[in-house]
Amino acid sequence: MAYSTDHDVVLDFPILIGDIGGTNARFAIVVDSYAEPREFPVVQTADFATIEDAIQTAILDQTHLIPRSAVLAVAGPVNGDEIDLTNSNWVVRPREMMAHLGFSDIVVLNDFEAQALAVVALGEEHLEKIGGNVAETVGSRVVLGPGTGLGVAGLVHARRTWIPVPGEGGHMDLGPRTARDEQIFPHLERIEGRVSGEQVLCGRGLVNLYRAIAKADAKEAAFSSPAEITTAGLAQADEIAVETLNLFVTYLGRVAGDLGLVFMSRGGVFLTGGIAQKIVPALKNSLFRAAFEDKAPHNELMASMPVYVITHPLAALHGLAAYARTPARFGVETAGRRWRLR
Ligand SMILES: Nc1ncnc2c1ncn2[C@@H]1O[C@H](COP(=O)(O)OP(=O)(O)OP(=O)(O)O)[C@@H](O)[C@H]1O
Repeated sequence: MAYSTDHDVVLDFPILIGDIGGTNARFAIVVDSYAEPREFPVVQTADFATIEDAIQTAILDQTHLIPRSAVLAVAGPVNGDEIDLTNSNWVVRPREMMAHLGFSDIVVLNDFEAQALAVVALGEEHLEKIGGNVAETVGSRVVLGPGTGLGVAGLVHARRTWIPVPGEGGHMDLGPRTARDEQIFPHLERIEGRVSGEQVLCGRGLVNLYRAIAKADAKEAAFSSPAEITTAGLAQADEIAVETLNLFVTYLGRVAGDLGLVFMSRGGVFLTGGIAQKIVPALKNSLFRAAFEDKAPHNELMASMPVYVITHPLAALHGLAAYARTPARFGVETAGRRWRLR
């Protein structure tokens, strides 16, 4: 078995594609260059001990299709032959998967690299615009998504190729800015003494923020799940949940604005993942955009920068399908790794 880093990737159909998050794994099989991928029900990562079990039971045992290649996007850095998933117990071992599941090629990408590919592949009908001017067609872009964690990737256009720039930007520091922040931040749960973006801007982070607000005001915290908090916040049914949601979109605006500055994202800042889709009305209130644009001396630049919520429920899979069909259109060699049996 040879490890290959060649960039002239051509994959043999049918191709299994998979978006492996911390909570959910979504799979489909791309049959050829034209047909819609065959989709399968969402798999909960906690329901299977290993990714191989999940693929065998939930996909291969359910179809007569025999995938020859696999393109998998995983939540975590893609290094070496054993790829740990940051927020789950699964470990991706491509060599073992090839031996046990019969693939001759496996490409593994970072999950936000796949989200970045989706930004190129999705039509406008799958985007909800949150202010700003018209996006520049080949302007740089950035994708960030609060989900089980906080994923981030850039996307740049060079030499007629879209190149995702994966990273771990969700772990950058997040600091207090207003007097209210100063009251709440001391009560946030930290990671080794630090409040990172991901400590607040993800499912767990919503609960962290909600509890910190309750503590700061010496009130009782009635909710314990992210969905309860956003539901009560959107319905204006609970004072602490309303403030949690307001601060969540404010902090998301700050971080999204910082990333827009880093990548000079004249092509747009894209919010993806399960949570953004569920809180679109809150993202459309003025707080998100105000925090996004509050970047002196660059307020004017930021006011022109478009932001979109990706509303496609399976965006990363869509990006992976586009890559599986025409790998040459995308330069995923920055972080994608390929294993092949030939
Ligand atoms: N209605 C809701 N409001 C807020 N958070 C929610 C809601 N429903 C689910 N969540 C939270 O969203 C997170 C899952 O996000 P997502 O659906 O993007 O999963 P994922 O793909 O596994 O995430 P990741 O790729 O970051 O690991 C969980 O923390 C869950 O508690």
